[in-house]
Parts: sequence; structure tokens; C-alpha cells
Amino acid sequence: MSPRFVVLGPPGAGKTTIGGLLAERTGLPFRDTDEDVVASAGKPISDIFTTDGEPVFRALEEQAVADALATHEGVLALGGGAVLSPVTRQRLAGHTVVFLNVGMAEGVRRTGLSSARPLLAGVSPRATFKALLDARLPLYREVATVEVVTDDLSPEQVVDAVLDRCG
Ligand SMILES: Nc1ncnc2c1ncn2[C@@H]1O[C@H](COP(=O)(O)OP(=O)(O)O)[C@@H](O)[C@H]1O
Ligand SMILES: O=C(O)C1=C[C@@H](OP(=O)(O)O)[C@@H](O)[C@H](O)C1
Ligand SMILES: [Mg+2]
Repeated sequence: MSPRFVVLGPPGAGKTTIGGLLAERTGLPFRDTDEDVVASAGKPISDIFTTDGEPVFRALEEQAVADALATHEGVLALGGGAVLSPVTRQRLAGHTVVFLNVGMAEGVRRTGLSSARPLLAGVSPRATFKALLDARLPLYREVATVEVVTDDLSPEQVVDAVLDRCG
């Protein structure tokens, strides 16, 4: 038992959006580990960061990813920082892992209107986004089996590209 597609990448890459569309197109169920974390903690992600701190969020996320990889058979979207966990990166080996990439300008544009991402809520979202990309790009690429650059693609075009590339 294993997800057909695991979708990862930076915030705003479209993991949640494309994951849902990909599930519709393929007739598979969709799951997003951010939602699993919210359900297990009983509060929004921004509250977990503020009240409990990022390490608590990361521990809940690591467990949510492990559970979903072991039990979910459809499309699985991860949170943007899930790959920071070495044990999660190990667990992703052998899966079909789709890395949705997005550059800083478009990533900031797509996430700019939301206050739901505590990591990008500070004074300089552009600098934060750049630092996040610099730190994480090698990690996304370490675990990905396919990379799709999404900056100039509509969500439907991203789904087409994923299905083309994953056969
Ligand atoms: N390819 C795309 N083109 C334009 N907007 C997009 C695209 N993919 C996602 N979006 C938009 O960007 C925002 C963030 O998308 P989301 O799926 O939540 O990203 P993630 O889960 O990777 O953080 C949403 O408003 C979504 O509609
Ligand atoms: O990049 C990150 O560290 C995070 C990304 C968010 O998910 P999305 O990538 O779906 O926005 C969410 O898991 C949390 O706010 C932390
Ligand atoms: Mg998401």
C-alpha cells in the first residue's frame, strides 16, 4: 500500500492545488499532510507555530507523513518543509515523488495574500522565500523522481506535465 504520487516543493508551488486536480483527473483519493497535522493537533498551523513552536509542528508533520506513506493509496501532498526531516527523506525512497518547483517571484506572488503560512509572515517574505529555496532545493531534488517548473504553467498544464512525465 503506497501513494501513487507524492507531491512536494516550496510553498506556493501548488502542491495542494495540483494534488487535488491530479486526484480528480486520475480518480484517486487526495490527502494533504498539512490537513492531517491540523486534525491531529486540533488547531490551525499558524497556532501550532505560535503556541507550540516549529519543532512541535515538524514532529507532528514527520508522523503525519509516515502514516500517510504507509496507508494512503492515492495522491499525497506534503507541506513545503517536510523534506527537512532526514527520516522523511529516507521514507520517500522508492515512491513516485513529484517536485513542483516555483521561483521566488512567482512563489511570493502566490503565497503573498495568505497569512496561513507562518514562515512567510515576517517582514521580508522575499528574503525568507529565497533563503528557504536555497536551503531546500537540494533536498527536494534528492528525493524527487520528476521535477516540473510551474512558474509559467496553469494548474491544468501542471497536471498535464505531471501525467506526461510519470506515464
Ligand atoms: N500553476 C499555478 N498557476 C497559478 N496559480 C497557482 C498555480 N498553482 C497554485 N496556484 C495558486 O497559488 C496559491 C498556492 O497554492 P497551493 O496549492 O496552496 O500551494 P502549496 O500547497 O504548494 O503551498 C493558491 O492560491 C493557488 O490557487
Ligand atoms: O514551507 C514550510 O515550511 C511550510 C509550508 C506549509 O505548507 P505549504 O507548502 O503547502 O504551504 C505548511 O506545512 C507550514 O506552514 C510550513
Ligand atoms: Mg499546501
